[in-house]
Amino acid sequence: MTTTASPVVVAVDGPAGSGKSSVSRAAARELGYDFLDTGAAYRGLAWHALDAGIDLDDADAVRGLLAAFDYRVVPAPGGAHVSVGGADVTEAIREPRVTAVVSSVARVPEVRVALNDVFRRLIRETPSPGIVVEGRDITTVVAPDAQVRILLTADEEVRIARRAAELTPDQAATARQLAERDKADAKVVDFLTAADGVTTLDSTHLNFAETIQAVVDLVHDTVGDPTEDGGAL
Ligand SMILES: Nc1ncnc2c1ncn2[C@@H]1O[C@H](COP(=O)(O)OP(=O)(O)O)[C@@H](O)[C@H]1O
Ligand SMILES: Nc1ccn([C@@H]2O[C@H](COP(=O)(O)OP(=O)(O)O)[C@@H](O)[C@H]2O)c(=O)n1
Repeated sequence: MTTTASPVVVAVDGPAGSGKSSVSRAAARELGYDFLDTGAAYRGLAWHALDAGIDLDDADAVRGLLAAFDYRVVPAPGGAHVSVGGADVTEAIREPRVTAVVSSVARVPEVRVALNDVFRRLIRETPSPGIVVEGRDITTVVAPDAQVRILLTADEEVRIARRAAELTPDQAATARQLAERDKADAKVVDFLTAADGVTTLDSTHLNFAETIQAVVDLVHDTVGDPTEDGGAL
């Protein structure tokens, strides 16, 4: 038996608060797959830009950070840790000051090309039989040949309510920020309509467990369920 087969790639895109990272992480665990949160790398670069004190609107200055951008994902039992230049930024990249500027680095084309190379390497090098990769342009740009391609959506009010429940007591501010970030991001990549061959999964009326199950079912329908007779063992 050979173990050198390419990993099964499950690509998940969608707007902020649709459940991409939490659902993808849980589905990956259930499938025994690896998990890659591509937004964390964009956040890592935004953190790095703030740390370096550069003007986020200066695309040349942002481009200038790429050559020395040392981004690492270190697997850990409670969830992967991410580091930039040796500093553990797992928590820091979730801070509102980073969220507020991440779209500015994500809109620079050279940033996207450089990070896409990193993502494709991480996908290739996964030691797992599969990997769930989530972001905005995974189904269309990073891994258009993924075996399973999902656009995870939910109505905006529901996404805002989910985000507000976890983040901040100021629902109005959360709503404004989420809508503004989606608007800025949507100018760069279209993650609001499913490309050809991409399955739309609308979680507006699904609870968390039901959404995870829908992803797992889609994977099993496509690549088989190894726990069933005749599965790919
Ligand atoms: N189907 C669902 N039902 C209820 N809550 C959900 C559902 N999907 C995700 N959530 C919750 O919504 C919040 C936002 O999810 P998250 O994974 O951070 O979204 P994204 O990565 O798309 O921004 C999290 O608190 C998550 O637990
Ligand atoms: N594949 C990706 C992933 C994230 N991003 C950018 O990175 C930011 C943070 O992504 P994220 O997935 O952590 O954001 P949330 O949807 O979890 O709030 C997004 O707002 C985009 O600007 C991107 O441009 N392309």
